[in-house]
Amino acid sequence: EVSITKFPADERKIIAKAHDKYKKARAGIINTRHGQIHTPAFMPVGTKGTVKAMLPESVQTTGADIILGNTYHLMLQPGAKRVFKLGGLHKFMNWSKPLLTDSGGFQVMSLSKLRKITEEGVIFNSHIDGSKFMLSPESSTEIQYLLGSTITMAFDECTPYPSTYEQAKSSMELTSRWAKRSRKAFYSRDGYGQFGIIQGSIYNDLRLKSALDLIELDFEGYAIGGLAVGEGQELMFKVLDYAPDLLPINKPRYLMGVGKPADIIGAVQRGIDMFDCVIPTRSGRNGQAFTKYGVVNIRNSKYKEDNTPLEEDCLCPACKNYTKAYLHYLVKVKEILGAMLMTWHNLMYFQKLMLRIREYIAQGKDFDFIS
Ligand SMILES: CNc1nc2cc3nc(NC)[nH]c3cc2c(=O)[nH]1
Ligand SMILES: [Zn+2]
Repeated sequence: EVSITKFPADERKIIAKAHDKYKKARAGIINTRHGQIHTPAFMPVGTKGTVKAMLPESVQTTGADIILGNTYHLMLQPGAKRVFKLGGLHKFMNWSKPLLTDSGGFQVMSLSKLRKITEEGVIFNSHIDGSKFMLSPESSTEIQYLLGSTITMAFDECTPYPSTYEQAKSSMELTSRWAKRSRKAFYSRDGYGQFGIIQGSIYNDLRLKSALDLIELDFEGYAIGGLAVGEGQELMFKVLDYAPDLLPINKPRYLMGVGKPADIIGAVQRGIDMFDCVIPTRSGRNGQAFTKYGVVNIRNSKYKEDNTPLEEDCLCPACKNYTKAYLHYLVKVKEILGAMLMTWHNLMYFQKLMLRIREYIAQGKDFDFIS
C-alpha cells in the first residue's frame, strides 16, 4: 500500500505476488484524501468535468476508483477560478472519489490554434474564441489546485514521435526544468499528490536522465510520457521494457494515454500501475463495443435482428436489459441512449479487465489472457 502523502520509504508494501514471468507486475492500493485507488487501475476520461454520456454514479457502478479531468478544457470553460468559487471540481461534477487532472501541455499542442513555446511556458489562443492564454508550470499547478485535484500532474512537454536524439534531449531537459518549477509551485497537503512525467522519447539514456532529474524532486508518483504518440505497440513496449524500472518501486507509475486492452496487459507486465484512455468512451459513442469475443461494431447490419446481448454474463444495463438489435438501432438513428449504453458497457468491460488483472497478480497467476 502506498499513500499519496509524504510517505516514508518503509511504507513499500506493494503486493507483488506476480507470476515469476511477470515479476514486474504489481497490485497495490493508493490511499488518497478522496479514497483508495486499487492498482493496476484504469481511469475513465472526464475531459470537461463529465465522463461523456455517463452520470458520475453510473461511472462509480462500473468500479472506477478515479477519473481524469483535463486542465486545458476546464481553464477555458468554465474557468478554474469559477470552479474553485463553486466548491471545486469534485462538488461541481458530483464525483467524490479521486480525481487526476492532467497539466494541459499535451492538449494545448493538439487542440489550440497558434501557440508559442518559451522557457516560461506555452502561450496559445483558445480553440473556442481565439483569446490568448499562457500555461506554465506555475499556472498549470495553480489551476489544478483551484480545481481541487487529488493527483496533480507536473507541467511537461510531450516530446513528439519521431524525434531526433537532439530534439528529444532538449525537450526532455525543458521538461526537467518545468518539473522543478511545478514541484516548487505545488501546495503539498496530506492525501494529495503530484506526479512527475518523464520524457526522453525512445532513447534510454535520455529516459534515465529524465528519471534521475525527477526522482530528485521526490514526487508522490511518476508518469511515463511521450508514449502512445504514434510509435506503435512494439516500440512502446521496447521503452517499457526498461523505463518503469528507472522509477521508485514504491511509488505509483502511470502510463499516459494508454490504451487498448492488449496494451494495458503488456504495460502491467512491465510494471505500470495506472492508465487513462479515451478508447472505451470515444469508441463506445462511435458504436464499438469491447467484448470477450472481440470488438463488436454494432452498426454492422448483421446485428439488426440479433436478439442477444453484447455479452450474456455482463452486468451492465446494456447487456442486462437490451439486445444488440436495439443497440444497433439506437446507434444508427443517433439516439443519445445508444451512446449511453455503449459507453456504460465499455467502461464496465475495462474495469472488469483491471479487476481480473489485479486478482491474477494477487494470486501470482499468469494473466496473459487475451482480453
Ligand atoms: C499532461 N502531459 C502529458 N500528457 C500526455 C497525454 C498523452 N496521451 C497519449 N496518448 C493518447 N500520450 C500522451 C503523452 C502525454 C505526455 O507525455 N504528457
Ligand atoms: Zn455489458
